[in-house]
Amino acid sequence: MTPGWITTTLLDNDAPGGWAVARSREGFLHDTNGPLFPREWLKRQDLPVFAEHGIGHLDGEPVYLLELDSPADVPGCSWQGLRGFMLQGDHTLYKVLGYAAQIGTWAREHRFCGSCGQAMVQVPRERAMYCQACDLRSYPRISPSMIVLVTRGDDILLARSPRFVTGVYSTLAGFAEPGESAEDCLIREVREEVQLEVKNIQYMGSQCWPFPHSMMLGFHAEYAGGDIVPQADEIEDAQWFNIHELPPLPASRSIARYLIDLYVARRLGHAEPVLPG
Ligand SMILES: NC(=O)C1=CN([C@@H]2O[C@H](COP(=O)(O)OP(=O)(O)OC[C@H]3O[C@@H](n4cnc5c(N)ncnc54)[C@H](O)[C@@H]3O)[C@@H](O)[C@H]2O)C=CC1
Ligand SMILES: [Mg+2]
Ligand SMILES: [Zn+2]
Repeated sequence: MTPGWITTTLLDNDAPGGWAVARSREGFLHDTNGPLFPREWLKRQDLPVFAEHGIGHLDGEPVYLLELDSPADVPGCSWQGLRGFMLQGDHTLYKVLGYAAQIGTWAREHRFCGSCGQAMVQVPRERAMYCQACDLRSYPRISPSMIVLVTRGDDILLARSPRFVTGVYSTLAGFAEPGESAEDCLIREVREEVQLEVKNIQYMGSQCWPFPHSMMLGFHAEYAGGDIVPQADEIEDAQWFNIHELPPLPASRSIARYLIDLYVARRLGHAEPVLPG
């Protein structure tokens, strides 16, 4: 048995046994034991199964995803969105669900060829969809996003999007565009969102962010010039905050929070946090 969670290319859907998770537009099905159910039991529950995907092994046991057409009622069970599992509970289970969500979404969105519109087929032994008519292969999409903590001594730059929970401020972030390096993207995002210039850009680590398919690349940068001008519509407010007087911050498992906590820990000589992958 290999402990922990290991994703897999494909599993045999006709093989019996293993664990299964069920996903609908309401999130993942769970009961008091969590979101993993014995697969044979789950498949007997008269669920509107749209597709089944083998996704990996948890402590050596195969895990499948049942994608549902609608959120069915299962006695003793309820539905919870992926964010809820990210915010609390077992981190390994959240990784299982995050992968399941990305594969489920990708497979659902790639049933037809984006080039010619024909039905696509699953490639054997590879996580890819294939169009026989035009020889196009589609792989799961990942969208690289830069996230950066900009600092000026004991002050750190944090901003609010109108989408955030009331009062919460976070680091700046944005999606890479075609033609950009990670650094180009970061410099553009900081200019667009607050009209500041940065220097001494340093890569700090990355995090899978399955909402719906981001890959967060985390950086630290120092302030180099300019006055804060928040971008209309995108940024509700942006300010320099002293590390001793921080506002409500993002969820503890997010890379945004890690970048902030790491900087504060280093400034104050405290133990450094660990980035959850
Ligand atoms: N894990 C973490 O700590 C954090 C993660 N994030 C994530 O980073 C990502 C980017 O952050 P935002 O500030 O929202 O991005 P952003 O500053 O680029 O603005 C979002 C806009 O980008 C466009 N967009 C949406 N999907 C796109 C894609 N795949 N490629 C290119 N453009 C796209 C849309 O117009 C959208 O309104 C989001 O997925 C967000 O959830 C953001 C902050 C913290
Ligand atoms: Mg942004
Ligand atoms: Zn095609």
